Amino acid sequence: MKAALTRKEVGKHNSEEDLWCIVDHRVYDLSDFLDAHPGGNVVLQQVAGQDATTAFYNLHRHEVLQKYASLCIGTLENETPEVIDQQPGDLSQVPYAEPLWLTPAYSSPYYTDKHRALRKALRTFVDEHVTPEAQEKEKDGTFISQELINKMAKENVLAMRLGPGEHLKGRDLLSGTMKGEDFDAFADLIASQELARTGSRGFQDGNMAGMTISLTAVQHWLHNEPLKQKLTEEVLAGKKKMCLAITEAFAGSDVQGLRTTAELSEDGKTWTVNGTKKWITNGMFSDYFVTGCKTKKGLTVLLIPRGEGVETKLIKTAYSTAAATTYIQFENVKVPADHLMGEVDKGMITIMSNFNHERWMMACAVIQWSRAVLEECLKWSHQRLVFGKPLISQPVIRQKLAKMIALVESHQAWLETLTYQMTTMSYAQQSKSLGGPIGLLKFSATRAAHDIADEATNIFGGRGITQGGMGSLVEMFHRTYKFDAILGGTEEILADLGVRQAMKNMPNAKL
Ligand code: HEM
Repeated sequence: MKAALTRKEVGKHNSEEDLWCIVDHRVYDLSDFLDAHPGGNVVLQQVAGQDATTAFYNLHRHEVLQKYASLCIGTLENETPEVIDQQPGDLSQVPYAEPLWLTPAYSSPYYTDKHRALRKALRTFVDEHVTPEAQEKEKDGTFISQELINKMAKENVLAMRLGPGEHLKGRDLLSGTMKGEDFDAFADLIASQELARTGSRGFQDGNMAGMTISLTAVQHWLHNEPLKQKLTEEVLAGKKKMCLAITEAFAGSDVQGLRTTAELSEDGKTWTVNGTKKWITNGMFSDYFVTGCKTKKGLTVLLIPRGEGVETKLIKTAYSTAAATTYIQFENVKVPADHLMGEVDKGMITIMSNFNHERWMMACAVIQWSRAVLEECLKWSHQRLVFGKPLISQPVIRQKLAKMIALVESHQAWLETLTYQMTTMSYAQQSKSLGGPIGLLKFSATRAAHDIADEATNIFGGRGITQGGMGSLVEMFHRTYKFDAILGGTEEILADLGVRQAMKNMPNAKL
């Protein structure tokens, strides 16, 4: 039990050797912290013995107090701390910080109590286990730990990441929170958005994103049933890792231009693969590569195990190397014929239908990031004082916030409408009817992210361009939202795809 202290008593501890101050009705003894304080000792001496709440929140995130809780020696008598101490799994109480279905007073036709329970359990899991490692790895650039992979495997978080399907049958998700059979497209949306809450964009991809976009293709397109079963078991148990290897230095969104070749031996038993791949997420630590290859009359997708002739090199990009972004060389790599996925020369269909879930997941995540940045801006514009007034009292700031709210809410609503279609359509129907709309959603969500990153950086000023501290999330979003605008198909390609698909059904309508 910490002491109940009075303001008068705090006032007596006002020297360099004996320095107390008050932040949010709590008393901190900073005498031994003066020299260690990243902001220096002078500023602390200026508030010795005083209430420094306003000054503190003008310069620090609340989590600084959580981290340095050991400096707190008591609370003021008859006073109660007012700032919300967010605990693992908690919903934010900031307006628009949560989607409407999670906001008191609103309802939604899409979500059930099971979805709500899943959201809570996943957020607790992410807050407790994923975020601490994510933030560390984002900084030091090293790859995800086997320990975290094992935890996600045990709770079947890895299995959830593929979306609904056979692979979830009989699995118990997050210690009984949901049955695998009940995991639908809205549960998938929840998983995609909750896992994007770590505030670490590079690690977010380093966290098995390669698996989420390649094991899905294995589920639908690998003919070799025993291999499919074995691989699915091993990968979902965290024992093996895999990634999707499509893009090359020669070809990105123009997939037809791939130059990695695959040639089938005369006896029809072995493929020989030669070529390179670039920007392959998780390639550095993958055991299998779902690879797009050029064959005689088109493209062919092969499942290539790591082995002789496969070389991987780390690429440095704008986000952390924790994503394990890779350059791959295949030199005379021998691949058994039964590692074929889909049909020979018809790999374009395999690649394109697999893109739908990837693009939809990216839209989920970038909309969640946009919302997190909006929350940061709402908090900051209340706590930051400029010209003696909170930032929020400036109409120009309220205009920016209104624009951000409108962009976030409209994209979440569009996302939910498309997600509902996914609950009613088969994989084949989705491949046919949702490619265009999902492409347009991702295109528009990343255009919105562009505007949100821009406005948020201006609201945060110098802090918005500084790594760490108050503006850390905004700085990261501004530096990394382009990954969502480029990976999985660029904005231009997706916008064009959306319109071209719609035009396929254009009737002979006249003005
Ligand atoms: C419990 C008391 C405090 C703790 C534990 C603390 C801790 C920290 C930490 C960890 C930082 C690094 C930046 C960050 O992570 O946000 C920092 C920066 C700073 N602190 Fe404190 N601090 C305390 C109180 C204060 C007070 C009362 C003042 C001023 C009146 C102050 C002034 C500053 C300044 C000027 C910086 C540099 C900010 C910047 O670079 O933008 N600190 N503090």
